[in-house]
Amino acid sequence: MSKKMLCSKCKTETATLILPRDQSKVCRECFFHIVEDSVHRAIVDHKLFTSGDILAVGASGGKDSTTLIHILHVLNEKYEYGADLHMVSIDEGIKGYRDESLDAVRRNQKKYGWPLTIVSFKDMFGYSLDTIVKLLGPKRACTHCGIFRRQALEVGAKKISATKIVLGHNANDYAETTLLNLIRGDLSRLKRGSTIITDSGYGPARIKPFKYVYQEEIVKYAFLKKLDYHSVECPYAVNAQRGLPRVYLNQLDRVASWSVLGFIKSNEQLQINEKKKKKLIANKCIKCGFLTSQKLCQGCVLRQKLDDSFSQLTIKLEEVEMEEVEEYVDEKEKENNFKKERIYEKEKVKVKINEKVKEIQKEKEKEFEKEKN
Ligand SMILES: Nc1ncnc2c1ncn2[C@@H]1O[C@H](COP(=O)(O)OP(=O)(O)OP(=O)(O)O)[C@@H](O)[C@H]1O
Repeated sequence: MSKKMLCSKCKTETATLILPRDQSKVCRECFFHIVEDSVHRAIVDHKLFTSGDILAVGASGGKDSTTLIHILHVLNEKYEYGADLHMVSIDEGIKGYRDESLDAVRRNQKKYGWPLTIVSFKDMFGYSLDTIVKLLGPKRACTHCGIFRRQALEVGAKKISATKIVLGHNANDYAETTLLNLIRGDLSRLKRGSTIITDSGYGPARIKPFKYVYQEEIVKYAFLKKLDYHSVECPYAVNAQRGLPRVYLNQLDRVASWSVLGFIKSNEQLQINEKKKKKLIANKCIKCGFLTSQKLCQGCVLRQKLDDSFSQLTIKLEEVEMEEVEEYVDEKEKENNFKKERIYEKEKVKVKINEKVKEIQKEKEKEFEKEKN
């Protein structure tokens, strides 16, 4: 902004920022107030939670959830909501990415003084996401991650008896989801994806107080408030299906900043023909008890497939340590300077793991013999 101009809200301070949602020119303090007020309005108008609610805020260490934690902290004191605030983090097991973002979560835990619970994929499902990618290739990373993370967050929330799970999905995420479901022609998901509260009736409801806050507003807010977050993209995100809608919305946003909210509002007013809606029957998974419309939940189906893939790759799995196999593959990857894609060629990995498994087995047998003697 080159010319000195007064803030369009308070009319007294100099405008230093452009508000992404309507391109109005505002001062710093008014900008903070507008963003915080959008969150407050969402909480109050949609009755997202009330005094005494135990909130499990999904803390990934990224900019959205870090900003959400900061704003909830500010608003809970300012408006005396009386909510009991906790952080729940999921460690998917992505080396060089999640471990670093969890460091940011721990620093924020100290700063805000909220209790932190961490649930890891490895502990809960037996596989880290890195291992899943090694077994199945990178294309299925996001599907597995999405389903497992959902269940892991629920388990984390149950551990602290949370009444609500709070997530940092913002207005751009909502608009992207709307567009994605329109492209797919998935009308049931289209409507379900537009709600600010998702409540299946089983387990804590999921609430999203950033529904009306633009991505760019969160980035500006976090930057100006000097919040401590991890800004690196997930290495597997390149495989996400949201790429196209995201690019399209970004382009649209440059010429029509209202389009993000436009998508959200349109979806909210949309009436889906009842006949087109898929009837979802709520069952409990026969294996783990999670909510599902089938006999087995999606998490258990994926887990079964992973177990099958893994048992195909190893001989007498129970006799070897999973970590030793993982370390071996990592070593080989570095040693031979394999390109990423090559390591996913299952057949080659299979042979190498089998060789290593045999080696480890022999070593174990020898150790066992020694111990006996
Ligand atoms: N590993 C995780 N642990 C806990 N919560 C998570 C985790 N990953 C995502 N979430 C929650 O889900 C929300 C949406 O996540 P998603 O990955 O779609 O978006 P994001 O833009 O990368 O979010 P963020 O900037 O907070 O990482 C996050 O804001 C957070 O509340």
